[in-house]
Amino acid sequence: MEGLAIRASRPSILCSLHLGGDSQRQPLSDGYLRLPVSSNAAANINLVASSVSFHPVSAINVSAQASLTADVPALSDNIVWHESSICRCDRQQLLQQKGCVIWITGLSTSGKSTVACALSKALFERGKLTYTLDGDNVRHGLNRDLTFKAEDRTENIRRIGEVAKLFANVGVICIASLISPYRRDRDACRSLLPEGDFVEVFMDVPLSVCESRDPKGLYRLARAGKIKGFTGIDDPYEAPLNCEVRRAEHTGHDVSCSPRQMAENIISYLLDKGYLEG
Ligand SMILES: Nc1ncnc2c1ncn2[C@@H]1O[C@H](COP(=O)(O)OS(=O)(=O)O)[C@@H](OP(=O)(O)O)[C@H]1O
Ligand SMILES: Nc1ncnc2c1ncn2[C@@H]1O[C@H](COP(=O)(O)OP(=O)(O)O)[C@@H](O)[C@H]1O
Repeated sequence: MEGLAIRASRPSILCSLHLGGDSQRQPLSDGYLRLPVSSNAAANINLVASSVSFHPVSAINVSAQASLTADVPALSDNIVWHESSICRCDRQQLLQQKGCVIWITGLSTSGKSTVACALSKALFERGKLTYTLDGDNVRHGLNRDLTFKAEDRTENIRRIGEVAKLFANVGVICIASLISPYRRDRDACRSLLPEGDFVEVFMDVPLSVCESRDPKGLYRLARAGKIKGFTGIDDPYEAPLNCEVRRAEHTGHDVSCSPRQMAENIISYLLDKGYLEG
């Protein structure tokens, strides 16, 4: 095939390819980004790596002249990626499952933690290894320095995305359960992982239902103006446009399902995609 192959030090990044004004997203797998373009055209290609996971590309091998630039600051020229003698596929074989991230997003009290709990229990009963990163819990430790300002929420999500990626690389089914109100932040976490390994689950529960639950009394405080910037009240929530699994609960229509049923829906998805085998 006529084209251009660029070798990079990271196994999986997404790049935007700007070619004659067009922009495409290109997954980088097995260490190569392959571009189906003629070598003449390739002379003028400018590649912009646009993933937050992007580290300096240390090895570039182009069949024609092209430039590769990162739009995030390089950490250091002296950092080299170390390969391990045991790879992800060995660990997955051992565990008889494939690592992935189940990202549960939704308003406060939409039932994220309840579904996360039901899912980890149901998978445990099937002999599958999971680990749950719950927004509330992670904010007690790793993310204890972060507030609920937009930039701190972004950092909260970025860190949890990076940790979830490590778990997925171990071969664990990592369940991340946090409001993650911004589409851009969730998409950034998706782009850290190989295609298919990020399963976005949307707890599509109306604000009125969430507010009527209010087990911690936070909505009441937010309505009273005692908590500022509460998601759904005076802070935004951007619903996913293309999630893999959705839990819809619309009052007046019988489309809701129990946390247990929701967990089974996610498990069906994982079975269908082969994540529950080695
Ligand atoms: N201002 C504001 N907005 C939203 N939520 C708030 C806020 N202040 C505190 N809390 C409590 O913090 C929990 C959400 O933390 P997350 O880490 O999931 O939030 S985020 O993803 O960074 O937006 C959330 O827990 P859940 O109810 O489990 O979602 C709330 O209990
Ligand atoms: N499907 C459901 N129907 C009714 N109540 C639910 C449902 N799912 C969760 N709850 C209740 O709603 C409250 C919030 O659930 P939780 O899982 O903590 O939500 P989140 O993690 O999104 O804040 C809890 O009291 C929980 O028992």
